[in-house]
Amino acid sequence: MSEIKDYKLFINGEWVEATSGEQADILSPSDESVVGRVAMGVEADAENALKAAEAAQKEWKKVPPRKRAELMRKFAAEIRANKDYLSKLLVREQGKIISLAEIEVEVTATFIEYACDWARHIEGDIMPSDNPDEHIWIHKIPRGVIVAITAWNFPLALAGRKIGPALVAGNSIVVKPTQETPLATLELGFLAEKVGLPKGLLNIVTGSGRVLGNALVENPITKMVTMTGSTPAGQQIFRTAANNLTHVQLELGGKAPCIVFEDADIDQAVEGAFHSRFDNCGQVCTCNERMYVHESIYDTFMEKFMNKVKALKVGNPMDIDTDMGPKVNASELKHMKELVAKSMEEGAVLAYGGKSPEGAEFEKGHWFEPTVLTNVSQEMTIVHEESFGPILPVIKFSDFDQVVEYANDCEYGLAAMVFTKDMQKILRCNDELEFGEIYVNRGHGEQHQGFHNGYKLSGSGGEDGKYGFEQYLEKKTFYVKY
Ligand SMILES: NC(=O)C1=CN([C@@H]2O[C@H](COP(=O)(O)OP(=O)(O)OC[C@H]3O[C@@H](n4cnc5c(N)ncnc54)[C@H](OP(=O)(O)O)[C@@H]3O)[C@@H](O)[C@H]2O)C=CC1
Ligand SMILES: O=C(O)[C@@H](O)[C@@H]1OC[C@H](O)[C@H]1O
Repeated sequence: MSEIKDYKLFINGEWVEATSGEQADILSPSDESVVGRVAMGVEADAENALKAAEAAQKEWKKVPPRKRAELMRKFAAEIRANKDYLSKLLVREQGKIISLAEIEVEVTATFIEYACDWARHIEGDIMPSDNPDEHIWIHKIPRGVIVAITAWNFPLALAGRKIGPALVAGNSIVVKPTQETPLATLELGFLAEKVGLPKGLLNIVTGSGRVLGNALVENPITKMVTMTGSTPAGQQIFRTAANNLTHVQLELGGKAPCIVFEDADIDQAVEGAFHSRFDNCGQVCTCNERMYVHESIYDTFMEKFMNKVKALKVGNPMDIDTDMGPKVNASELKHMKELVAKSMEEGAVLAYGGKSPEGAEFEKGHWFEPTVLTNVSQEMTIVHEESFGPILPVIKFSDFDQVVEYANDCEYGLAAMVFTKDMQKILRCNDELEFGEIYVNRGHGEQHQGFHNGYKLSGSGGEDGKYGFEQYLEKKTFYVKY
């Protein structure tokens, strides 16, 4: 697969040039070659896409939810039928290993199928009024036009996570994928045409967040913005959306602690901590960003853990023997190197990695070794700043209250992992850890029926499950006197 496709904007069921007439190259993280070209949409294109979505939603909301779900299941099936093409495209644009790219395509389909299961459970309320001869009816109705803005780490899955519930709930949607990895998401436009999604129901526009993304957010046609990405961008979107008091759902940065207590199953903890850091080259919002190991098991745990780190194979993400591909771009790679340098200045010890691997295959691209830092103290930068890459600081701790204090000493509150067999500790972690998603005795990995919910600067609103689906619905209350 080496074709270089030029993609236009997908608006109202048609592929159209951006009004700017400009394009942008999409580069491979593995060798910096051009893997595709996209149109650079601007404000006028945002208006066109939103108007198309507004028109389509007026008809779509009248379609019975079960019928909406039937069509969306066909869309999900078409995504799955194109797994080979889409997964290879994800490897080319994002650099994740092929096995994970295949999982991402599957998860995109299952996000949509999970939303379809809610079609016949859009339930309101009927209750008696305090007034005689009066009922109160609370209806659940679609919001209207949804804007979805996605990040580069799982671009296709993040799009499916939002398209599914938005459309099953009776809304229409304009998706703006990140400029880093827009290609697989754009392919959804062809699949939408193939299954016969009504024109204007799904629109996919590419362009910068600062220009196109901002125009989508600030437009009064937009009735909800669902965004996945960094905290600074999410905060800017929150401020812009305030102008119209538009409903906003934000899934942002994280700095997940992974706590290994003295009574943990060591092998279980090693496995969970390891894959939770190095999956997708550490580019997962729920990644193990800082590890706390009880002093009594530290040496045993670290010996096993480091053996796995040293065995990890960095290389061509299309090679099935590869465990980890490159970082997505040059600025992310630069951030890795800066974080390691800063950590060493502050007194950390480089136990492994810390630089780009050597060899002809690594001369191009944005490669970085799995990196472990020891002799780390709580006040160091690496313990607080999200790396979103394969760098793991390790801290010894001595007692429960100390490690809970360390874990909560953080401006983020998305995910946390704890390993212990002690029910008292598990329940106290539930009571005292300030994170929206806690994994006990396993590594990270959300389920669709859960609730992906960030506290503090990790987000607002939450996504997935019953509570995520509900966000795509508005309430309308009737007082009916008879
Ligand atoms: N909580 C979660 O589930 C997840 C969180 N993340 C977080 O995302 C970050 C990495 O992803 P990354 O793509 O770099 O995040 P960014 O915040 O840079 O970008 C995310 C999306 O927002 C767009 N955007 C940026 N600024 C604005 C704006 N002012 N108005 C409208 N849209 C805007 C971007 O457009 P463009 O870049 O194209 O210009 C992109 O499509 C990390 O911090 C990570 O923690 C990532 C995945 C999941
Ligand atoms: O956004 C993330 O990084 C995670 O929520 C990730 O995205 C899609 C996968 O299903 C999640 O693990």
